[in-house]
Amino acid sequence: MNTILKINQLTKKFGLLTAVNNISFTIEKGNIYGILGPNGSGKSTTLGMVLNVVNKTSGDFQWFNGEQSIHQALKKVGAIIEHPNFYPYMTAKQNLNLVCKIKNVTNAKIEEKLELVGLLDRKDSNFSSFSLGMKQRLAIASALLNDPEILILDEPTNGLDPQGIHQIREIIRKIAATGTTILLASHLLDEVEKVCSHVIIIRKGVMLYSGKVDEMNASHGYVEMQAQKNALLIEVLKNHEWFENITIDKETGLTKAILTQPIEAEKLNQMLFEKGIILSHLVKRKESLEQQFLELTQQNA
Ligand SMILES: Nc1ncnc2c1ncn2[C@@H]1O[C@H](COP(=O)(O)OP(=O)(O)OP(=O)(O)O)[C@@H](O)[C@H]1O
Repeated sequence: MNTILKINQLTKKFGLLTAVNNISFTIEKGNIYGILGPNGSGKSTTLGMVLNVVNKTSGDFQWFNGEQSIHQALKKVGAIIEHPNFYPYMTAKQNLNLVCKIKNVTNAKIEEKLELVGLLDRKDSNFSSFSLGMKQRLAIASALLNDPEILILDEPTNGLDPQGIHQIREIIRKIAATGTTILLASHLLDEVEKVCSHVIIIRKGVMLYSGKVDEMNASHGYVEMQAQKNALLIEVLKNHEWFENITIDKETGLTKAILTQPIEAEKLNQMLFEKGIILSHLVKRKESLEQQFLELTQQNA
């Protein structure tokens, strides 16, 4: 694996407030990472530190295995961490030309990047005529002009309408498909679930989970059951190694048991039948990432 960024026990204090508390994680090439957390959990501060716009209090981070100076390394990073700012009465293309001059990169890729973000047919329109979604897409094109190794986005869909959100997510996927690594901060679980391969969950500056989105969702799920002999059912479930956390749903009256291993519904039904329990209801379900996220953040509240 090719390491793009390694963060080690990074901490930021603002006076008495610890905005980022001992966070460590690694970004490998080719993945899409989401830093997920509620407002004020330290996402922007973390991004600010690795982009050298916020001074760290302690800990460290290393770009590209520390082979280059931060200044050199950051030339291979494309980032949008503030609202896109372009000249309103210049066209999209003129604005990107200017960005190329400022960044000292060739303007040969302007049309390619405008095409990638779906703005090629609007290249000669003034920035002031753009919708919020188009402005955000132009900012992405701008950040990609020098073909960065990694693109960093802070809340990329904030304030956009559903269509605008969809377009940005599609573009992020397209960029990732070309091999560019992505790191985005979001407070939207749904966004991270839909777009990212990996997730780093933070709350009040503390990291709660870091790993693959799929693996976070890889519990064996749970079963909902009902039987006339409900007391016996609960007794059997409590004493069986296949189950844990047996609860009764107050609204539905259904008995819920978390599975500790992958068990087929048929096998489960047979086991209960042999113990004299006939089920009138049996449904196997998986917990959504949302349920797990809520459990994780509540456990650590
Ligand atoms: N310059 C600053 N001075 C003092 N406190 C700050 C500063 N910047 C951020 N903070 C505080 O640090 C904490 C983390 O803020 P941060 O912006 O990193 O969170 P976030 O997860 O990005 O949230 P949001 O999505 O709302 O921006 C917050 O409590 C915030 O008020």
